[in-house]
Amino acid sequence: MIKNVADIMNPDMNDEGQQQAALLASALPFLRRYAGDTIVVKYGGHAMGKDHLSSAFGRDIALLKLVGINPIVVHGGGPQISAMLGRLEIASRFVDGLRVTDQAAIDVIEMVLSGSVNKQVADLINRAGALAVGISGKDGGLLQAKRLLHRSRDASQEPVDLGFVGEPVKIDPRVLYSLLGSGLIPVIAPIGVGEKGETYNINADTAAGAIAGSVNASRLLMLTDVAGVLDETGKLIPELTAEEAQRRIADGSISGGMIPKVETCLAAVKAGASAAVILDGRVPHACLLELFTHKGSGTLIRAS
Ligand SMILES: Nc1ncnc2c1ncn2[C@@H]1O[C@H](COP(=O)(O)OP(=O)(O)O)[C@@H](O)[C@H]1O
Ligand SMILES: CC(=O)N[C@@H](CCC(=O)OP(=O)(O)O)C(=O)O
Repeated sequence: MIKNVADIMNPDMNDEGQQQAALLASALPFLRRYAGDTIVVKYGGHAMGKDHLSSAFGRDIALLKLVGINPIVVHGGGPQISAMLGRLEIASRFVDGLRVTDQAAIDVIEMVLSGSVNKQVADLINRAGALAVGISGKDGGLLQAKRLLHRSRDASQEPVDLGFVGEPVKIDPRVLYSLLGSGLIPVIAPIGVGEKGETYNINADTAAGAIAGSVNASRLLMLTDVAGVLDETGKLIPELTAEEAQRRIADGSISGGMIPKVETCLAAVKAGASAAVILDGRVPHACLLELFTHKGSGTLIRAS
């Protein structure tokens, strides 16, 4: 197998075109490995910040599609929701990384996630030359949910009512297969629908994990705004086993928004995904680096 570009380059070769061709050729084993696979990419609200990074993200997803992989994007939008709630003078409160969501908040959250953020993410991909379709988890009954009874990690361990925060109970992937079958890229806002048609705010990491499980995704990539899972000294942990992850959540060195991310990765590998990776969305082309080079970055979550 070609290990790196140098293996296939003529030592005299300094022509830029030849170098580009060699780079493309070095991706061949990876292209073969993932051909026809479904890969779920969770695009976090914090990773959306900078224009050059978001357009690189759009190009990466378009490229995956054009080389025969089926990407499905599930996006967040936590900072964008907080900004809009702030403008409307509605306070945001979080318990273990989950936003407490009352009736006034859920209306705003649905508007922000299924409206502006969803369309912006689909647009990034469309502008890169592939065809993306933005939908909400309510469309086609994709993300069916019930009210989450959350057990807080603090001393009480009593169930906490977070309002209209949902947990997925059933995924109906038909709308996804229908889009994928037509050569389109689904872009999903993490809004769920309850039995009586009520709307639920679902953490985007949790939604991505549930969707990855329902379509037997081979990989789950979680793009965020840190290098990966960090230890107490701020150093990147390249690989994390289930036991170590649970210990770090219990001792508080994994906290806030990183908790649902790590828990989702654990559930995904347990359900059969070959790997789940938490990636630094601040690195341009993070998805391509992860999938098509030996230089995997971020934190890889393994089952054991
Ligand atoms: N051990 C840890 N390693 C890395 N980040 C952590 C850790 N514990 C808590 N975090 C926090 O989790 C955040 C990522 O979660 P979140 O803000 O929900 O991101 P996103 O919007 O990408 O889903 C980081 O920015 C960091 O503040
Ligand atoms: C229940 C809950 O916390 N929902 C999240 C949904 C958006 C999200 O998860 O966005 P990020 O991926 O950018 O964090 C929220 O209201 O912020």
